[in-house]
Amino acid sequence: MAMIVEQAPRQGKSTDKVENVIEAREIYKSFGAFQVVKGVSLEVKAGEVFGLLGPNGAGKTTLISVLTGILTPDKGSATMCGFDLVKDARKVKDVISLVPQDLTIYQELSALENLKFFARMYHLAGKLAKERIDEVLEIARLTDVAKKKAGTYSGGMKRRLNLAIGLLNHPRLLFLDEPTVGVDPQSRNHIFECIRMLVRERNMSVFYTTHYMEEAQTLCHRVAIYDHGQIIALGTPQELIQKIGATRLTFSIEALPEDVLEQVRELATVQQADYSEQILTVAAPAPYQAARDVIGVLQQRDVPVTDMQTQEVNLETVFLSLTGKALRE
Ligand SMILES: Nc1ncnc2c1ncn2[C@@H]1O[C@H](COP(=O)(O)OP(=O)(O)OP(=O)(O)O)[C@@H](O)[C@H]1O
Repeated sequence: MAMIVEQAPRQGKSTDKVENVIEAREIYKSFGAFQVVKGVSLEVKAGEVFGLLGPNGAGKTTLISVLTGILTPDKGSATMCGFDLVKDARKVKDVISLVPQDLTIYQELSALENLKFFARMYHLAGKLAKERIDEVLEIARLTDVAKKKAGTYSGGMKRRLNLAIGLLNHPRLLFLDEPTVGVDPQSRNHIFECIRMLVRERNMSVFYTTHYMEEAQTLCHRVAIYDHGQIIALGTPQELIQKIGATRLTFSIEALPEDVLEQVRELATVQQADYSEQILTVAAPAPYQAARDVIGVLQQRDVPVTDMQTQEVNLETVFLSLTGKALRE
């Protein structure tokens, strides 16, 4: 006779054990007739810093607002640390935190008073509240100025206080919406250090929006390039750079006849060539050979070159090659 083994009731998923801290499927969001998020699906792994890189107005804040439950999606679904955004909204709130683009701090209150206020909002009290407040002040390096009014802080210090508030509830998953806008380089580096430390030591996951490609490239394990509410490429910075797989060479040329440009384009070593504002830009997988061949054509056609440079391929170049426009237009 087969033995029936009674299974222990499921305790609910442990947020430490889920492989993906975000699983979003086909998210859509419109404001009236204006569709801002257009079918976004993505996964963020535990312990990962995931970057959403896109220009101003791409819809980054709108997507983050949907993923944190501030806005309801028109269509689509998502789980945060294994909890359904809608059905388990309460549990989602316990495991995530959002540091919004706009400062949430009270300027008339000190950092300490701000943190006490937000600790109450997180239902933290007594010894635990004090411990958490001391801890986040330390992380944000604001301990020494904790009793000064936030209104007297520099832009960078205010951002760090904004971040400290977001860390009070020990989130498993932290959403940071353009946290370095208007921040001095020192505070910016400090914010980066904090993120790296929290990921390393607490296995925290971060969803990070930015329009600065340097940030996405240096801080994020994987990056989604996002434009007009859609992800147009996703991968590690290295994978994205390899996608366009070519170094850029630029030649300063006062006037380049169209037929010479065509001749450059026909070179076997040249992947792409464009001429605008007196600059000939050449994309080439083997830059040294391409430079030799392009200079050969220009010399043969008596076209003088005043300067030649190689351009490092970075996420800005990737964005440009995918969308035909600069990130900061
Ligand atoms: N509540 C709203 N009602 C109407 N339109 C909105 C609303 N919120 C945002 N939008 C519009 O949606 C578009 C995307 O805005 P969103 O703030 O999500 O972009 P973003 O990528 O975060 O840009 P930024 O970096 O400038 O904040 C913009 O054109 C914006 O004007």
